[in-house]
Amino acid sequence: MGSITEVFKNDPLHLDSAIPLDFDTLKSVPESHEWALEPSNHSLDSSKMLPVIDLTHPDAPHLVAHAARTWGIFQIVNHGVPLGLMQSVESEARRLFNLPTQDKMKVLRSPENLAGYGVARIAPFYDKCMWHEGFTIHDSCVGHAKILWPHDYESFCNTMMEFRHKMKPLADQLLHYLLKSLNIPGELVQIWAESTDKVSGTIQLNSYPPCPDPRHVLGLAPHTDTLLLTLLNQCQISGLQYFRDDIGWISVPPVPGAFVVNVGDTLEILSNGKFPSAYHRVTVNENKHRISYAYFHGPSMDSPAEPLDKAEKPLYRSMTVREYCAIKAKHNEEALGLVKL
Ligand SMILES: C=C1C[C@]23C[C@H]1CC[C@H]2[C@@]12CCC[C@@](C)(C(=O)O1)[C@H]2[C@@H]3C(=O)O
Ligand SMILES: O=C(O)CCC(=O)C(=O)O
Ligand SMILES: [Fe+2]
Repeated sequence: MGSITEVFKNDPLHLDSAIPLDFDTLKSVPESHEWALEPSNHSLDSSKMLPVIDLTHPDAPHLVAHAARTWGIFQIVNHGVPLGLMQSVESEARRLFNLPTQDKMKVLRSPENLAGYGVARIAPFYDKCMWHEGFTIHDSCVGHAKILWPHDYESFCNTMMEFRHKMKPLADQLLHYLLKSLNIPGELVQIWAESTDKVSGTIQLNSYPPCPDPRHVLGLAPHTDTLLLTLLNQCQISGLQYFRDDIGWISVPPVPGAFVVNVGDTLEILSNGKFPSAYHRVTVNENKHRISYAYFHGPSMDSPAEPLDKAEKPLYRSMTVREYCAIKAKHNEEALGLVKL
C-alpha cells in the first residue's frame, strides 16, 4: 500500500537476468560485459565545478536551491550524520558483498520484489551487463540478514535502520529548502514535506568489484533516479560520473564524509523542470573494490506527480507518483519524455 514495492509486483524482473556475475571467478572481461563507452571529459576540473555545500552555512538553503537548479547534483558536508555511522554502513556493506556468491544467492531478490540481492533494476533495458551487484533494503532487513548471518545479524540491521533514521530528516530538510525556493504556497510545501512521512525510504548498497579491464566496462549504465532525492556516499573511491550536454561526462570527486545529492525525476516534474534530474553513470576500477550506498527519498505512491506552481504553464502531465514509477519501470530512459506535454 502506498509503497514503491507494489510497482514492481506489476512489472517483475525476469529471474534469468536478475543474477549478477560470479565476480570471484573472473580473470578477464567477458563480451557480455563489454560496452562501447562514451568517453569522459578530463579537460575540465570537476572538483571546481560541482558545488560542495556546507549545510551549517547561513546561506545553505539558497546554495542548495541554486545547485539543484544549475546542476541537479551537488555534495553536502556538515550534514549531521555521524561519520562513525557512515563508516559502519560501509563496513556492513563490505561484509555482505564479501560473502561467497552461494550465500548471497540465498537472498536473491525475487522478480516481483524490491528488496534483496541482485543486478540493478535497470539491467533488463540493456543488452550488455553491468559490473555491479546490489542489495536493496526496504522496510525491515531482518529476514534477509538472518539468512546470511543466523547468529550475527543484528549489527547489520541495526546499522541500516539507524542510517535510515538519520537520513530521513536530512532528506526532508533538503526537500524543504528546494520546495520553498519555488513559487508555491507554504501549505503545499508542508503537505509535501509530510507526504514523505508515510514511507520508510529505500536503502541501496552497491558493489563494484575490481575489474581486469575497466576501460570497456560500466558499473551502472547512464540513468536518472526515479524518486525525489537520492543521497549517496561514494566511500572515498571515485566512479560516479555526471553528464550534461554542454560539458559531457565529468567525474564527481569523492569528498570524505560527504553525501552526493541527486535530483530524481519526480522532483523534476514537481518543479516543472526547474530542478533537472541528474543523468549519471558509474565507472569501475582495476584494483579497488568500490562500495557505494544510497538513500532514496520518495513521497507516498498516492501523491500527485505534477508541477506544483500553478501560475506556470505545466511542462508535464498530471499523474500519481505510482503511475510515474510504473511508466519508469516499463520505459526507463524514455519515461520523462513520455509524460512531457
Ligand atoms: C527506490 C528505488 C529507486 C531504484 C528503484 C527502487 C529500488 C532500487 C533503486 C535503484 C538503485 C540502483 C540504480 C537504480 C536506477 C536501479 O536500477 O535501482 C535505482 C532505482 C531508481 O531510482 O529508479
Ligand atoms: O555508485 C554510485 O556512485 C552511484 C550509484 C547510483 O547511481 C544509484 O544507486 O542509483
Ligand atoms: Fe543512480
